[in-house]
Formats: sequence, C-alpha cells, structure tokens
Amino acid sequence: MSQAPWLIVPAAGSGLRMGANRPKQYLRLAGRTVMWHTLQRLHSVFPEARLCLCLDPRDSCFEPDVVPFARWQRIAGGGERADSVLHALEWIAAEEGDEQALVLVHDVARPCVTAEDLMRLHDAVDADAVGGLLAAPVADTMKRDDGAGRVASTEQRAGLWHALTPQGFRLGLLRDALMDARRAGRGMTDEASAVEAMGLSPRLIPGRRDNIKITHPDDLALAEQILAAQASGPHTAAREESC
Ligand SMILES: Nc1ccn([C@@H]2O[C@H](COP(=O)(O)OP(=O)(O)OP(=O)(O)O)[C@@H](O)[C@H]2O)c(=O)n1
Ligand SMILES: C[C@](O)(CO)[C@H](O)COP(=O)(O)O
Repeated sequence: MSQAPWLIVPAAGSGLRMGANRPKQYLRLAGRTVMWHTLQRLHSVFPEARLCLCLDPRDSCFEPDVVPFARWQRIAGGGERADSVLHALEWIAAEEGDEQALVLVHDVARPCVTAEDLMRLHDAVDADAVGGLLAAPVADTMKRDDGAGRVASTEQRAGLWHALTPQGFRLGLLRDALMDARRAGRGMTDEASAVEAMGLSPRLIPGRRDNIKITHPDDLALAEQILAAQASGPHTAAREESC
C-alpha cells in the first residue's frame, strides 16, 4: 500500500431518524457501540492512517478509548454532514503540505464495511485522476412519489447506483469542491456530488450491499445480522446444493 491515507469519519450527527435516546453512533451493536465497530473496521486496514473524527461539540457520549488509531484528531462537527467534512479538510490542509494527499471519508454509521471493500476502494481511488466511491447497483424497481403517498412515476433503474462510503479524493480537490458547494448554497449529501458539480466524474467502485448506513430503527437489527453473517465466513449461492 502507498502512503497511508487520511481518514475522515463524520460522526457529529444526532440520529433524528433513528429516534433513540442518544445519537445512533453510540447505540449498542454486537456487544459494542456502532462507532467502535466502524473505527475497528477502518483500523484493521489502515492502522497507520491519521484519523479526523468529526464530533458534535456538545457530544457527551464520546469516550476517547474507543479510538484505536495512534494518530487522531477530534474535529468540531458542523450543521450538516458536508460542513463536518469541510471542517476536517480545513484542519488537514493546515497540517498537510501535500494537496495531493489522499483522503477517504467514511460514515460512522456504516459499521459493516469489509476490509476487502476498503482495500479495493483505496487502491482504485489512489490510482484514479479524479477519485471515486463505493457504490452498489440498484436492484429494486424505484418509484417516485407524488407527495401524497401515491406513485407519480417509475424511475429508470438501469445505471442507477446507491452511493456508499468510503468516498476518496485528493485533499485539495475535495476541499475546493466542498467550498464551492458551500459558496453556491448547494446542499451536498455526499462528497462525490460536490466533485461532480465541478464537472468531474468520480469512479463508481462496486461494493457490497451489506455496507448499510444505520439510519432507521430496524437497521440496527439488520446490522447485527450482517456482522454475524460476515463473521461466519463468505456465503455464495454456488456452494448450496441444487434443489
Ligand atoms: N452535521 C452532521 C450530520 C451528520 N454527520 C454524520 O454523517 C453521517 C451520515 O449522516 P446521517 O446518516 O444522516 O446521520 P444523522 O445526521 O445522525 O442522522 P439523521 O439525519 O437521521 O439525524 C453520520 O455518520 C453522521 O454522524 C456529521 O458528521 N455531521
Ligand atoms: C454519504 C452517504 O452515506 C452516501 O449514501 C449519504 O449521502 C449520507 O446521507 P445522510 O442523509 O447524511 O445520511
């Protein structure tokens, strides 16, 4: 592996859609917290990385012992996810002289990301002139609603992908892209969309569909099942006896 990347983990959200009594990154998952699992997954592949962990300044749940990295920095989160990421990029830019340094951004709410996907993402974006993101092709038919609980239209599924994380870009490009988006007042829900707004096309790196973002209450039980399945080893339909 080339030089270890910078890691930004946005973890300053409040988890409103989860509706729990604490931010979802502090909910129990397979005997630990969601944050513990996510940081362990990242550390297992990038032990030498420098981590920027974006936390709400009012966060009273965070315990530094959860961080396995030797080099890490607490970053004050912002109003939106993109603001939190930009705060981290500005801190990194002040520390890092190389604007070409590789930065990977991964949601704390995605604890099921596998080492294989992390390595494949890193190698692909490290070799790409623009950067890219893990993504999963849409398998369901997608409907757009009419605002009144009925179908307005069916979206073309071909070529449609779920954007996942990590998303990886060069420090200077990503900082400039997010600053441009902020100046233009464009709400960005991921890093790639800010880079797209600069007229660039990030690479789509196919990733596992079990790299879910814990967002709603039923996602926690699903994540438990995914972690258990991952621990039991790879499952391939081909291994099943024919019926
Ligand atoms: N101002 C914010 C908002 C979100 N995030 C982080 O961005 C990731 C994806 O955001 P999301 O799933 O929307 O988390 P929340 O904002 O906590 O959820 P909700 O929208 O339901 O409140 C999460 O890891 C979250 O902690 C962040 O760092 N700073
Ligand atoms: C970055 C992301 O996880 C890609 O799917 C997603 O956009 C985060 O969105 P959220 O509304 O901040 O959860």
